[in-house]
Amino acid sequence: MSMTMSEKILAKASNQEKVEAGEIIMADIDVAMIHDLTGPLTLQALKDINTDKVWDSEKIVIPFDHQVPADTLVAAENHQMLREFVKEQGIDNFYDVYEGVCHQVLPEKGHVVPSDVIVGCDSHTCTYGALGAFSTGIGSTDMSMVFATGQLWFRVPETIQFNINGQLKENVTSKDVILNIIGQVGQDGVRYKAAEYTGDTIANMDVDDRMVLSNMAIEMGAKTGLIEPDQKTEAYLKGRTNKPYTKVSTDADAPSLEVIDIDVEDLEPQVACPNYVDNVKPASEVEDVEIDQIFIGSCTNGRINDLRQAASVLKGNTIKKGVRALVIPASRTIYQQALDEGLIDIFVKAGALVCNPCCGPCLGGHIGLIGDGEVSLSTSNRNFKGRQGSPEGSVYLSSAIVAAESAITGHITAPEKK
Ligand SMILES: CC(C)[C@H](C(=O)O)[C@@H](O)C(=O)O
Ligand code: SF4
Repeated sequence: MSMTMSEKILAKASNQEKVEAGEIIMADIDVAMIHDLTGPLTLQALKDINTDKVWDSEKIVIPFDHQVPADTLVAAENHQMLREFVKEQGIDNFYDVYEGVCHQVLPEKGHVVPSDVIVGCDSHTCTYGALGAFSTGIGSTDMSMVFATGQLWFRVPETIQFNINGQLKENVTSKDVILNIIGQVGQDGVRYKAAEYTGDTIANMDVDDRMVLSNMAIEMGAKTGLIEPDQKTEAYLKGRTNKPYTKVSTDADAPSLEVIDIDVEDLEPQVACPNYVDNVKPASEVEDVEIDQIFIGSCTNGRINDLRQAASVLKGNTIKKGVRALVIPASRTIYQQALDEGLIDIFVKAGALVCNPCCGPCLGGHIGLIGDGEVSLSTSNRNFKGRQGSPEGSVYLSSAIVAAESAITGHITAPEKK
């Protein structure tokens, strides 16, 4: 029978020949992730079900990223609690405060391979779909069941495949592609379905850029955001992991498949305006918006490509007086790479503040918050009311190129047409 990628992966994970969209299945979990914010809740839930030992310590990954280094006593105590848990359970895949944002660290350190079923206590766990894994965010109570049994139930999702074609213009990135798609389908346009990205635009993108698309699948309600593994996937995995894996693809005649064609040939840089991710406009239409802060970073756009793009804009330029520019590499490895390539030097000379790898102001709980009436232009993925601090502040979302251009001028700025 013809099946989608999701159906094939979930069939294998539930030891069946075939599954169909709508079916409820019990899947074996390959990787389970908790971090410093959601981990403590999972440990509490695990206590509530009287479980002392996790099902498989090798399949659990714990990065600290949201509040690192600890900025409050509560955060410090949560970190302590999790460090003790890691010791007591013999969890080797533990990344303390210095390693980076979970959704960069897991792929980077080789924990993600195609056709894995991965769950994480974080909504952007869908990022790993870029490597062909069925990965999704779950709550901490569900995670306690995974920790106890190694399994979780799923409703097999239908699939919406975005068939994306066309050559992107020079200053247009995968962030612009996904913002444009979300603007078209809306924030619940793919609710509880699997998003899939195919087409020649995707084939030409490297894995870092593909992760931006998969990362933001949740912003249109999708359960996961899959990309069929290819040679670029294999090149990314090489040297990172020895885990065996299988590759699957979607059959064109799978009954639960819907295809939406997207042409990006003429796409311009995009911006999501407050307070919804689907309130998307071309950057050129919101150039009158003055900004107080830019944030280049997060699990969406804190990767080396983003830092290179931002540095090429900022090189030899100065950040406008009155604008705070925060640059936060998504991981220690990326930080090191940016240092080696001279990018950090460019940022510091331009007047940016380079912070340690972490989520930063992305969810408004740690560093770099904005106050009443302030405007942030951010390369992250959410601009809900209050997301980066004050509910009276506003958050716009863009690529690193638009953010860097805007840091120089002090207002949202579309890069020059090339
Ligand atoms: C803290 C965590 C539960 C949350 C999420 O699940 O997404 C955060 O990472 C976010 O981006 O809002
Ligand atoms: S960078 Fe932002 S979106 Fe990503 S995990 Fe951290 S808080 Fe969530």
